[in-house]
Amino acid sequence: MESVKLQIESLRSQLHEHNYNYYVLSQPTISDFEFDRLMRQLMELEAAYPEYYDPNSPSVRVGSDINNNFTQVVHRFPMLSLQNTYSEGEVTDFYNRVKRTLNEEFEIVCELKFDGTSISLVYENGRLTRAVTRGDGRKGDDVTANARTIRNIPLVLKGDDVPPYIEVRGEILMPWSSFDALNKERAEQEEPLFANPRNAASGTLKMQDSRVVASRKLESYIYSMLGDSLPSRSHFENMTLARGWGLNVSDTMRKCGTLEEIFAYLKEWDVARKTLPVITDGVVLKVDSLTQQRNLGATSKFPRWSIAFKFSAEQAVTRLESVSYQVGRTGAVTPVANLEPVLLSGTTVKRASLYNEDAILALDLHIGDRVYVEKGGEIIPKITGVDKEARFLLGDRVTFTRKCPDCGTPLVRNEDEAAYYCPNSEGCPTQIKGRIEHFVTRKAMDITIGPETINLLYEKGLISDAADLYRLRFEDLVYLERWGQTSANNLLESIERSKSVSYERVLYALGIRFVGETVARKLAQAFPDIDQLAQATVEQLVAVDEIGERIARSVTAYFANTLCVDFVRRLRQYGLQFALSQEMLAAKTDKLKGLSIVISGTFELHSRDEYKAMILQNGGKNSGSVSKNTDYILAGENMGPAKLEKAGKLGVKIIDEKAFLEMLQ
Ligand SMILES: NC(=O)c1ccc[n+]([C@@H]2O[C@H](COP(=O)([O-])OP(=O)(O)OC[C@H]3O[C@@H](n4cnc5c(N)ncnc54)[C@H](O)[C@@H]3O)[C@@H](O)[C@H]2O)c1
Ligand SMILES: [Zn+2]
Repeated sequence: MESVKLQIESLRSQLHEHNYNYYVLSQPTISDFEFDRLMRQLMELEAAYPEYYDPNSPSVRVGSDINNNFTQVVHRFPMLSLQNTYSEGEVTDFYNRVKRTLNEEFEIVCELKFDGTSISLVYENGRLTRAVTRGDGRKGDDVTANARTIRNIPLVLKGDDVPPYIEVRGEILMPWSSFDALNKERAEQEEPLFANPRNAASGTLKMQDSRVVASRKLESYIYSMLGDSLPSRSHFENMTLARGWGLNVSDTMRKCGTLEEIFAYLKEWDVARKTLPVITDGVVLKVDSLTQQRNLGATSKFPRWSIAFKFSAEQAVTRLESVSYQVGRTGAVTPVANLEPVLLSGTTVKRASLYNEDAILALDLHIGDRVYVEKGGEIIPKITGVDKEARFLLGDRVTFTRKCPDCGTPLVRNEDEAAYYCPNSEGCPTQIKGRIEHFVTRKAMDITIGPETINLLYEKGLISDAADLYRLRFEDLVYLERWGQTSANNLLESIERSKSVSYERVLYALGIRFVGETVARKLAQAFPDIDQLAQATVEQLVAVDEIGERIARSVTAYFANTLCVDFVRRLRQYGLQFALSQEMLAAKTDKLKGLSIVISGTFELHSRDEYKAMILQNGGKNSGSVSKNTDYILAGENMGPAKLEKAGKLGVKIIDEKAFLEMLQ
């Protein structure tokens, strides 16, 4: 008995942990299939041993995505999860249960299950007033500012039959095209990749800077409507109307009268979904009539009138031949599994990602093992398990390498990080060449030179870092094997042209860890020349929007390193841009110098983010809360009563949009 209790507790704590990784961090460490298997195990044990019931068990509660950087809002109608199954038999069971309970005619609507993160959108008098995440089902995070940036979420609904108050629910997704572009950029930055579009979408929706959210190109798919005076008692009808109001309702949904029709839908869409621009992971079945839905009711976690049939991820079994390691330009070492080639979702897979040491240990991998490979939402296939029964001869246990595969230096692991690094950044050839390759990319200095040429010039001793490119002479190049006058001139011209590349791109090209394109742009705006940036303290850096501790420390570490400082000095000598251009500078003033301004409420002329940017551009400071140091409150409509009261007490001046804009004249 005792051991059952322990088993239940262990499953609960594992599931809580996985929920946290998935919903809050957007970084799951196990596959959904594995998660669902653990959950099912727990539910079976709980059903057999009801004496261990716990209202906090992950089996009775919705996994929470709440993040304290946002304001929480209580849902008017709770946001539940869905009962999940991978089995067709359970779809039949569901259908029969509904039939028995209702004991009357009913219809089932089949819809695709979009795999993103759920959102609730409230429209009052046709205007979007609030967007909230599912949270713990009872209350969620207010992400209205971010949701407003999503292209197909209308701010105003069109049509004269829109009820005065409606709530629609849907899924926020990152289309494959945006996902691939984002991961490509992250790979260039050697930042951890998003495992799939779902994690990318949920991570993005919870960002603090709406401009970054806007740039990530999310999309919404609406699948339900709630409210006190809905236009119809049919879910399908309501969705059709919603589409007419401008909401993005997928036209893949279908009304089905029989089980045969339901199975035909499942069969059709298991294949057809692969051509959609967004990720789906199953089909959701819903009883169409809202009255019948109400009669069927809900548990604390799921409605009883709906079930989700999930498609299993495609899997293959193959043999692990070896594990190799790659070093990147930042020194991060990543393990790669080399597999006996196997066909998976139409492509031959030879390699799989192993992420890091913890992932390898969790799998308990041995060379020669038969392993399961999956290609779910991920671009790079991954190993999800080992067939331990098939181990006749146990090969060597896979342990993470302790030495750099390139230069042999012992690796180091930073606290709080799963990755290992080669610390020999100045002498490790792969890192050196990697940094030069990054320096010349299109988004950085845009010099037309490929990795082979970089390798050749490095081997010949002509360049030992990116600054040496600017020292290259015609005579150095023209005599190289297979080179001639044209190729030599082309390269020199391209190098020369790069001298006019703007400051923010030069900052990006330097390859400071964690300083990607967007961060470089923000840094350039906040510190208009390199001297100001080099002198900035961690405190000054984190005061800039979206710049966190991790980035700030990386920047200060860069400028504390004499080798880096010397590199910058040489580039400067060669004439690269290390200050914002005149036009960019002209937009900056110090009209608000020394003033601390709080923004509150909603505005008509510009968005909050635009006002925030204007304050910074003009030398002011934007702070989040009213204190005795606040000089002004820039107040729009619906300014919070708490702020108003505090401002009154402290005697802070309140100005409106027009007065603020006049200050900048
Ligand atoms: N890998 C992990 O560590 C981990 C951790 C936690 C959860 N998970 C996965 O998440 C699942 C649980 O997550 P969940 O509670 O969000 O459930 P879910 O994602 O399985 O299903 C419910 C959600 O489906 C969405 N949905 C998409 N299309 C829909 C449609 N047409 N109609 C209605 N809803 C639609 C809604 O947002 C709804 O909240 C688990 O089954 C598991 O697969 C994985
Ligand atoms: Zn090395």
